[in-house]
This record gives sequence, structure tokens and C-alpha cells, in this order.
Amino acid sequence: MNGIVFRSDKELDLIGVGRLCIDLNANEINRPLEETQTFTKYVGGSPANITIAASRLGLRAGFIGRVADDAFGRFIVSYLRKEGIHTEGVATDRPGSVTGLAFTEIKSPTECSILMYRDNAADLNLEPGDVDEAYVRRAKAVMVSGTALARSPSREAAFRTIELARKHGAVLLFDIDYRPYTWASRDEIYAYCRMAAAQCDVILGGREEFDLLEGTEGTEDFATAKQWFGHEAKLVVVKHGGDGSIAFAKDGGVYRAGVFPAQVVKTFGAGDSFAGAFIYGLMQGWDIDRCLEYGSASASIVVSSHSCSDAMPTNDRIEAVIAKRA
Ligand SMILES: Nc1ncnc2c1ncn2[C@@H]1O[C@H](COP(=O)(O)OP(=O)(O)O)[C@@H](O)[C@H]1O
Ligand SMILES: O=C(O)C[C@@H](O)[C@H](O)C(=O)COP(=O)(O)O
Repeated sequence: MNGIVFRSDKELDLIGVGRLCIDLNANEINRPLEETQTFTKYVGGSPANITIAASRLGLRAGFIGRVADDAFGRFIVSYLRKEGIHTEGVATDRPGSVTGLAFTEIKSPTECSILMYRDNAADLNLEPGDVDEAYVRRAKAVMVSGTALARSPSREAAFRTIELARKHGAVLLFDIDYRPYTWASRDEIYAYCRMAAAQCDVILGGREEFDLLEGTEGTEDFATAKQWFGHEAKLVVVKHGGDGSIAFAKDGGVYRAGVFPAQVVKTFGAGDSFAGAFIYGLMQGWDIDRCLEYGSASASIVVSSHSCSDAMPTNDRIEAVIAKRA
């Protein structure tokens, strides 16, 4: 229908590619980070969160990434395994690098920020040699995070994964996932993210993220979609925070979704939960309206929770939210 075909001869549904990190979320909410005393540790990193979200909904998922050779790295791998996510594509970095940390500040439901510690982060040491062709060949879909393109050798590894995914007929999903502290310059974002996005079937991002990719400001969503339809994209999804989301299909379909009411604790995690549930819906063959609805309902649950990864909902919870609104 929308030109996206998931091959039924593959046993893995989704492989996530990129950052495996730690979120340290402030326990004392509604106060600045300067006054925060304690934090709770969760697995984090946007592509990790999306893969966890999709796996919890029932997708058979795997991951390609690198973790540090430390307790945090071991925690991440064991968490993924506990979630049923295949970890044979997760390498352990040589000693010396560290796990990326994200300290979150929850000042108010609308004022949230993240303080990242990413110097010498193991995830960006992912190498092309870590990407096993036989593993990529097993996947129906591969989801690449834009942040994996920020530095070498992770950049080359991400491009190698894209090349292999295309070779073996996996649907390629690109989450722009712009994190300013990881990139050297806007020119690099423009060059490398564009190159990756141009090869992907589905592109997801916020309005500002698409602006970065296009080197413009204030482009209309429709013009954005049209531009990417000139490459490989068949579906472009623009997220607009509390104003909902809009998806454009290459066959001309335009789909809009609002948000589900939420008792917002913090806003981060919205995009990851949305993406995980949206991808799940797409892989069930649902129409785009239903995928957006599922993604939005999932996001409303996660913004009402303290964590991102741990709070990714099950199908029952998402369906209950949808039924309540209906
Ligand atoms: N305050 C909110 N209440 C309910 N749903 C929200 C809220 N903020 C975002 N969402 C949902 O999450 C989706 C993604 O949010 P957005 O903030 O655009 O992504 P990101 O976290 O990647 O910046 C939105 O399209 C919407 O469905
Ligand atoms: O991506 C990271 O490194 C941090 C995430 O784990 C974090 O919780 C977050 O920012 C979630 O991102 P979002 O869903 O795009 O808001």
C-alpha cells in the first residue's frame, strides 16, 4: 500500500543501530539539576529506547552497537537480554572508553533538559568490522540513529550497515536523533545525515531536525517530504511535540495525529516511545493513521512516567489508552 514491504522470509523483525547508554533521571522532580541530589539509573540512548519499545510490543529485535568494558556496559547488555533483544551484534569496546551518560533535569513538565557526558563514549567506537553481514541479512528492518554518524569509526559502521541492509532487502528506517553535543559542526550533520537519509525508506524526525538535514529553516512539512521522496523515502514522519505528528506517504497519503492527554512528568522519551510503537504498527501492516495513533498513545504513557526505557508500554497498556479516548 505505502510501498514498504517487510520480507517474510527473515526471522528477525528489527535491528537497532547506534547508541547504548545510561540515563540518570533526577528523582527530585520539579527542581533544577543544581539542586538534584539523587538519580535513578536506566538503560538509555535513543536507538536503544526505540528497540526496547518495539521489542516490548512483540517485535523480535536485535541491536548493533558497542558498549564500554565496564559495569554500565554489562548492565546494558544484561538489560537487553532480559528484554529478549538479541545481543550478538553488541561488541564490548577495548578498555579505556566509557559509557555515555545522560543526566536529566526535570524542572517542570515543560522544562526538561539533558546534560550529556559523552567524551570518549564507547558507542562511537563501533567499527565497520562489528557489522556482521549474516546478522543484517536476518532482519526485516534496520533502524539507524543519526547520532551514530557523528564520528568515525561509528559513522563508517553505520554506513556499512545501511549498505548491507539495502543489499539484503531490509526496510531502512532513519531516526534523525539530533544531539548537538556529539557533532563537530552543522556542516557535518548536513553532509552525513543527508547521505544516510537519502538511502532510507522511512525518515522520522522533529521539524528542527529536518531543517538541519535540509540546511534550511521553516520549510513546510509537505515540502520536506517531497524532497525526500526524490530519494528512497516512501514515508516521512514529522513529529511536533505536544502538537502531534504528521506522516506523508510517497503515494500521496497525508496523515495527521494529535496527542493523547497525559499527566506529563517529563517530555523526553516521547519521540522514542512514539517511534517504537509506530514501527511496530508499520510491521503489522496497519494503515498509517493507526500507526500514528499507536505511537502517540505510547508517547503519552512514557511522558507520564519517570523513565524512558523502563516505561515503554505493552500492547495492553497502549490499547487501554486508546480505548479510554474512544
Ligand atoms: N506533552 C505531550 N503529551 C502527550 N503526547 C506527547 C507530548 N509531547 C509529545 N507527545 C507525543 O510524542 C510524539 C513525539 O514527541 P516529540 O517531542 O516531537 O519527539 P522528540 O522527543 O523526539 O523530540 C508527539 O508527536 C506526540 O504524539
Ligand atoms: O538518547 C539519549 O542518549 C538519551 C535518551 O535515553 C533520553 O532519555 C532521551 O533524550 C529520549 O529522547 P527522545 O525520545 O527523543 O525525547
